[in-house]
Amino acid sequence: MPERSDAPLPPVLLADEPGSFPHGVLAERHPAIIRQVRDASPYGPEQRRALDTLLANCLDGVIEPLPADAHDRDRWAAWGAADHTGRSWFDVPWLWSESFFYRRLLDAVGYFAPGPWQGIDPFRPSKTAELDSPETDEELAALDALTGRPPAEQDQALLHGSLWGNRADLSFRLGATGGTAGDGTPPLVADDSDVLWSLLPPTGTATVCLIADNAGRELVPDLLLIARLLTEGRAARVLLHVKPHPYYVSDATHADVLDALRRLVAAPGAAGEHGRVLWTALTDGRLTVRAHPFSCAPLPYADMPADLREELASATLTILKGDLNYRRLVGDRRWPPATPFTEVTAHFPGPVAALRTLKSDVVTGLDADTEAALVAAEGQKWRTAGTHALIQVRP
Ligand SMILES: O=P(O)(O)OC[C@@]1(O)O[C@H](CO)[C@@H](O)[C@@H]1O
Repeated sequence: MPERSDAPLPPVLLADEPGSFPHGVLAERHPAIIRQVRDASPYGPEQRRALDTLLANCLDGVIEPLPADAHDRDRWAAWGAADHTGRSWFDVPWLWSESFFYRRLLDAVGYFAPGPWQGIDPFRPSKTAELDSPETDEELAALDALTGRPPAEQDQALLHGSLWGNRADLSFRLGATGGTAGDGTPPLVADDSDVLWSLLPPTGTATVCLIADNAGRELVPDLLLIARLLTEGRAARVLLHVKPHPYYVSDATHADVLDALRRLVAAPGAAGEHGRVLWTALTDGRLTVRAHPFSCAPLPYADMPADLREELASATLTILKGDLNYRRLVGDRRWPPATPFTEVTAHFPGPVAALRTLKSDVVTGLDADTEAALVAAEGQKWRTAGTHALIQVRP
């Protein structure tokens, strides 16, 4: 790894370059999300008009201020709204425009306004379809095969289930690395899982924060990992951070935690046992769900507020799930991939682990040989295809 450098920071990612991944998200993915939301629920004329207006606005318009009476107008002001209002969605930091898009989408469907659509998650139809799918049944049934295996193997399988669940492709791998990707490159481009386990010995004393990402087939294995940590005494207490409102389509809210938990408790075999462990832990306070407003902030974790910083500082380990949390952890910049992970996460208030499949350009902490092999095999596709993953830890 290179030594810490004093070189200027690479620029923050914008979405202003046609053909780039961020540009595609704003120009193609966001319109598709609006259409999907429009078709998935019987919204009335008012909500449909608002969705159409948002569609036109985010392609050709400029960022508009939140309504004067919006409950969170001050919060967005503190998060930089004045700097970006009046500018094209494509010309402001990509992280900011994506986050604000979801905020505006919730406005359009009446999520925050008093009325019949208040509090109705526009993404719930796809979340529940995923949770109810036969694939989820198969994945839960696969847990039974782990019973009786050596404890370290079970730990690693649950860790990998949570990791690859971020691809919404939950597989309880019995091996540590799981073979190779289709092109011969390793699926894991960095693997600090030994360090992770060394931070959580089975002494029954650790506090773990797990900052969740997606609901459904990612949250289920996250919950199974939590159950395993509690059962094995690798965690005495777990704080599960979810989003305070729907975000990035499938991000988990408290309602999604309850849906996933009920799914587990109702399952036969080992999955049901894990579900009951979690249910009991919630009732006796060893597992707590948090929904901090900063979880939906358009900002990196380096800018987290004091109360959240204090909570994470007191954790033995914070585990951040997913691609967006990774972008927020290291900073949403086009880092040279060999930039040390420990350097870009030095701001974090305590030991931190990232479990993430690679679904955007941002990456750090790769060794030069790994990067060279990935580029030789795939060009730059490995950064965004979701076929590779990483486990990175800063003790
Ligand atoms: O955080 P997650 O669920 O792993 O990924 C979120 C994500 O798909 O959304 C963004 C595009 O909207 C990308 O940065 C990122 O890949």
